[in-house]
Amino acid sequence: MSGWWSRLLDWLRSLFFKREMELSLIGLQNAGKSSLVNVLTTGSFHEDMIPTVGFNMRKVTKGGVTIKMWDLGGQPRFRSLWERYCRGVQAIVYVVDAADHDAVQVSAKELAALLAKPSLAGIPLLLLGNKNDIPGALGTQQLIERMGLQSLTGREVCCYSISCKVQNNIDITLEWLTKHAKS
Ligand SMILES: Nc1nc2c(ncn2[C@@H]2O[C@H](COP(=O)(O)OP(=O)(O)OP(=O)(O)O)[C@@H](O)[C@H]2O)c(=O)[nH]1
Ligand SMILES: [Mg+2]
Repeated sequence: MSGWWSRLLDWLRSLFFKREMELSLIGLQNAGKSSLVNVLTTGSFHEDMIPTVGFNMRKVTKGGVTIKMWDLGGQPRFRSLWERYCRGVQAIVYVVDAADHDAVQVSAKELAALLAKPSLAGIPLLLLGNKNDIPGALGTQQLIERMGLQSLTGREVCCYSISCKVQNNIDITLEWLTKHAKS
């Protein structure tokens, strides 16, 4: 289908079926949350990112779905904000730097603590192992094990290995997100 025709269809679809979703991007500092927001909204990647202070909100419309994204700071002093910004969202997107093996352990502890909050029961979780362009980065199966995903119950859980830098698996990430929008 030619570009303008599919854009026209998207636009018509968005007029008749307004779908939207709200999600939170969580994870330790340096995981690549803000990079993912940039890739999803503008398609660009930058090496020189400024750490997020507190939070940012960005919106993007893809395939007739408006996605409102809360991009949280991952430094320890901002982690107490995470729960508040996850309440009522359609999905929690938890980003891990899969190439930083030491950080994965800390990340697993923080994820378990977050998901134990009764207010977040049942919210679907998408775990993204970012930076798969770096040799030695953990793959999906290793992440599932190290992040303790098998023991999670009562919610939908999915895990992808991605790279914001080389834009690997960003398409399936977006597909997963738009499927979780409310119509
Ligand atoms: N090699 C590689 N580097 C990446 C990738 N994604 C992000 N980075 C780099 O990782 C660093 C941190 O990225 P950010 O997006 O700022 O991380 P963040 O999770 O938003 O960090 P906080 O805002 O502090 O919580 C930056 O230098 C990015 O360029 C990736 O897929 N591959
Ligand atoms: Mg950030």
